[in-house]
Amino acid sequence: ESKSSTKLYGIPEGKGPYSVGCTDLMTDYTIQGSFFRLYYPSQNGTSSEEIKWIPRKEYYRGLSDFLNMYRMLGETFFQYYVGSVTCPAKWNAAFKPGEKYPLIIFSHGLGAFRTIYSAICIEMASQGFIVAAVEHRDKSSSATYYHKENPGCEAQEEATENPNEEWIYYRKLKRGEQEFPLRNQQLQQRTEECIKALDLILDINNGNHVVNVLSLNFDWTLLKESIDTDRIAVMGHSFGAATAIKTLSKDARFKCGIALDAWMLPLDDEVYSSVEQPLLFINSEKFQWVSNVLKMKKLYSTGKIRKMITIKGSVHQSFPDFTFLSGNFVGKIFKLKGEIDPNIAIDISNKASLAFLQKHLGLKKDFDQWDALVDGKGHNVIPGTNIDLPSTHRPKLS
Ligand SMILES: CCN(CC)CCN(C[C@]12C[C@](c3ccc(C(F)(F)F)cc3)(C1)C2)C(=O)Cn1c(SCc2ccc(F)cc2)nc(=O)c2c1C=CC2
Repeated sequence: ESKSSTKLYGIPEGKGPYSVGCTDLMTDYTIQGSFFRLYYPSQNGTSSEEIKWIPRKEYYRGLSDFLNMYRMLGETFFQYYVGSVTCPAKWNAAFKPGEKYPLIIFSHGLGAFRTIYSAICIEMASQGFIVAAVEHRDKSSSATYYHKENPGCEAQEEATENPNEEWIYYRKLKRGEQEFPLRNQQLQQRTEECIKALDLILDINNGNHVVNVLSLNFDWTLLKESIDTDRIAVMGHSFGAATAIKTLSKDARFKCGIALDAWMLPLDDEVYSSVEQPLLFINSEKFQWVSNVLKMKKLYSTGKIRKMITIKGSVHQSFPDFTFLSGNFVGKIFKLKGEIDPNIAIDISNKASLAFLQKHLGLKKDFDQWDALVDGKGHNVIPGTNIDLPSTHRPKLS
């Protein structure tokens, strides 16, 4: 039969035994509150509505600004191009209680936001993880928002449909502005937001009541005593991978980390000697460069567990969901797709991640079947990096 267009271009569903639900949590009426999308093992059969992959039109505006498109053109482009894409998880489906799940905190990249790494987050949840994809409010995301207290009685200047919402858009680097100070300051905030998200989830795990500023009918009390508090990991893409590395150095409750195509620029020198936990680098073939890989190498030292693999034929955009949403032609033009099929690339990344997490969180699953991938053995994968390091620096990177 003919493949329906959505199937051909859809975001892949989870391959694991659990069906996956997702919901949003925003706390406090201030910018200091937590905001994340939770992907979790859900009870079978609970019917639920499908939700849009990109939930609000303000994200289209943020994306077109981030991508330096004309705003009108960009918003129409995204409306047309991804307006009908749905998230392949069951919105507000009942959480599946009865066992303790390991937890992953996920940090998005520059210009991204909490919903666009759903292929990775849904796969992990289908394999029995709870995943909190944080939305950062450091102005590194294309757009994000928070709710203010109900506005006072003063008349609203313009009748905006959601007067209590305060939207925050991507902050471009100013002409002549140095990149490191801005990115390092954003890195600090991102790290705090990951740690705050963990604190909130552990609070919920203790049965404390949580106030969700977003009025959603999701029963958070079902998560009481369902987090395996000794099995917590942090993961991220690009700027989010640097955030994961910094978060490991700041909080020992995170037992290991996974850095997807890490962008190392925002990291300050103190981090290189203070990441004790095991760390896996999963690199694309096309994004990396010598100085960036040398910074990864600086994290290698005796007694610390470091693994690195490179997925052949992959690009930086092989990790976010856009890679599944374009035809081959457009995809190659915008560098949203590499030579490798996007589903195969994300499969390698997810399986290597699962094997690494089993080993370093001490899981009792069958993810060790993919251990060879973590050693860079298998189709479309190599150990270490494809970047030729200067001979003085040619370390054992695998
Ligand atoms: C011109 C803007 N200029 C800003 C510095 C560079 C823009 N850029 C390259 C891009 C993102 C690209 C992209 C996306 C999405 C479509 C779409 F059409 F499919 F939507 C097209 C084209 C344009 C590939 C990157 O920033 C790469 N990158 C990313 S991309 C994360 C992301 C953001 C938005 C998304 F929708 C999907 C993924 N995350 C990072 O943490 C870092 C970097 C670089 C260093 C650190």
